[in-house]
Amino acid sequence: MDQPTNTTGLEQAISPDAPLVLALPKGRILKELGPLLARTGIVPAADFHDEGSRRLRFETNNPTLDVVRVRSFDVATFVAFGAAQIGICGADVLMEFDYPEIYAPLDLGIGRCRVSVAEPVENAAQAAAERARLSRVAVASKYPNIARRHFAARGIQAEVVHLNGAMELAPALGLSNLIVDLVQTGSTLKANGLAETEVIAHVTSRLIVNRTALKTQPEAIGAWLARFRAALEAA
Ligand SMILES: Nc1ncnc2c1ncn2[C@@H]1O[C@H](COP(=O)(O)OP(=O)(O)OP(=O)(O)O)[C@@H](O)[C@H]1O
Ligand SMILES: O=P(O)(O)OC[C@H]1O[C@H](OP(=O)(O)OP(=O)(O)O)[C@H](O)[C@@H]1O
Repeated sequence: MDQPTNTTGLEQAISPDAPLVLALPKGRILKELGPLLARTGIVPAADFHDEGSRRLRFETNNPTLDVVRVRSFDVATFVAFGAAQIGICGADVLMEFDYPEIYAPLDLGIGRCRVSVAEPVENAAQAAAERARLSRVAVASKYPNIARRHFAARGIQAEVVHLNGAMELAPALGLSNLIVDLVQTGSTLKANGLAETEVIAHVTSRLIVNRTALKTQPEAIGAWLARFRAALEAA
């Protein structure tokens, strides 16, 4: 896996007076984030909420902060490499990448779900006992590292089929024995004949910061952390 470094020299292209960049995930977390963002006093330019807008970077009502709108998985990468100093993403994404450059000081209490193992309902009852006798399983997942680590800890080698969505189809179509995916209400699993057999981790969204940026700009970043903390306490 690529690891972030601060030795590319690219950061010299960015003025020290440039606004801080807050990376926000488009999609479901952004919808839940609205009230919290409002309580922090961050108001992005009007077209930020316009899904038809092709713009990706937006100024805010505060000239020292811009926001960028990226995919949830990419928030962690933008922050780990210092392209954004602050971000918001699910703990699932942090677990998957395990970037040492990311510090995740605040649990925002939104985007609540879990990363779980699921398998066809007809196998689920005997699945755990049977799997204990297996040395390999085929797993479809958007989370190859989480899946491999989870099964490796049980002495099972996981061959991961990396999908970006619709993994619920994989067992019935012979692509895998089981899946590792996010579950909230369980309705997606149920609609596809699957049952949740193990919870790997409980997930909420986190405020994340780049550790180097926090060392070099402690006042500016610390002030935004304090604003998010106060906004959470006011909820
Ligand atoms: N069903 C769910 N309930 C609650 N939170 C969820 C659920 N599914 C995903 N999340 C959280 O939201 C984050 C983004 O979800 P997801 O990966 O489905 O992206 P998306 O909003 O569909 O956008 P995209 O896949 O296009 O980047 C996940 O990383 C997870 O933390
Ligand atoms: O337990 P549930 O409440 O049914 O939620 C679980 C579903 O939510 C997520 O998908 P999402 O709706 O984000 O679709 P996508 O990942 O395919 O875009 C996840 O990948 C599951 O498919």
